[in-house]
Amino acid sequence: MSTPQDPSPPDVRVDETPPEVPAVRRRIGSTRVMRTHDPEGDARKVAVLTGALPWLKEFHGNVVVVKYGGHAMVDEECRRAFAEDMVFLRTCGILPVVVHGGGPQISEMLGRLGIPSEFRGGLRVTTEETVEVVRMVLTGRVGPDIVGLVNQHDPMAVHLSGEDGGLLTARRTTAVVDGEEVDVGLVGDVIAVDPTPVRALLDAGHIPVIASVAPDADGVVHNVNADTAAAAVAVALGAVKLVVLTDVEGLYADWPDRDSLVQQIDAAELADILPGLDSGMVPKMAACLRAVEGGVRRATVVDGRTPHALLLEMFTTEGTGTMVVPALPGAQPTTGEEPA
Ligand SMILES: Nc1ncnc2c1ncn2[C@@H]1O[C@H](COP(=O)(O)OP(=O)(O)O)[C@@H](O)[C@H]1O
Ligand SMILES: CC(=O)N[C@@H](CCC(=O)OP(=O)(O)O)C(=O)O
Repeated sequence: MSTPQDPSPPDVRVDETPPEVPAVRRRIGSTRVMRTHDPEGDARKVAVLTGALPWLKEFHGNVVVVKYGGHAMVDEECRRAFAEDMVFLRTCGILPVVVHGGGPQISEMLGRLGIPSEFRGGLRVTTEETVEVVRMVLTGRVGPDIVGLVNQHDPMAVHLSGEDGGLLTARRTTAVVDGEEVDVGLVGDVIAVDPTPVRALLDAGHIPVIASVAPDADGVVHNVNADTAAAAVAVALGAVKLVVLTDVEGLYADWPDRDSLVQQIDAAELADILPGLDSGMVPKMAACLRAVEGGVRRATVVDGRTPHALLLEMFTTEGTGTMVVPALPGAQPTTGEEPA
């Protein structure tokens, strides 16, 4: 259990979700009245607020990279909650950097243009024609939509792509399918990050929102998986945390067995199971691994279909989703039980 007196937040997750707080307030005309005093409810609210204090201290002044996946952007309530969360973090003195995807939105546009979508090992098979659509959808629609939502609260968000200011440099990569390397066309891995443009935006009080397209050393634009881009950005910025918002509760050790949700896993264990994961999860978990191996203290996969899942993840001891931590000697993955 964490208290504000703790010097630092605990390393492992514990379940201590408080019960629902009953509604006790109502209005008569313009006058607000309370039916009854609710000391228990008030105590719970105070516990939530004070419980957040060690986490606020941990994250204050530090970069947190948030990967916002296309599947997590579909529901309007969740989109608004996401925008609120970004403004909440920035207002608390935390430095959120958003790296966004838009896979379903790209597929939809390709479909409208009569171009089929094909994925190998979790990566989109990308032709010259495809990369133009990817660039158009991410930098022309998905990115500006996110910026618009955040800026309805406070004009903090600024969009940029991996092409801007030399931010990302890509190198053509392959997918791995059944242990074999497979050509997927103009798909890039990130081989260099120049954080200067992002740092400049952060220093000016902005929330950078980054699209995952990047030129290679010859200026040829590549389609980069957004999880991969987020991990590279998190490492380059020295982020304390990477949060990946997706459309599933976290990593299931035995997918799709819903009783096998992994609460916490260390980098060594993740590296072991990575080759056996289903394709959608491969770039995501590889990105979490890359982040923690690159010095990011925590990488977490969170269900973006739950409004404010990000706040729950960041400011409560029990958190949500699956947390990847640096290699702990002798540790086993945790599936719902508190480690001894
Ligand atoms: N072991 C697993 N644990 C959780 N989800 C998995 C697993 N294996 C495959 N998946 C699938 O991966 C999907 C997430 O990947 P993806 O659709 O690429 O997400 P995003 O669009 O957020 O990047 C989940 O919705 C789920 O269907
Ligand atoms: C190479 C590759 O697969 N690129 C992804 C880029 C967008 C992305 O990653 O979007 P999500 O985060 O929503 O999945 C794609 O073309 O779909």
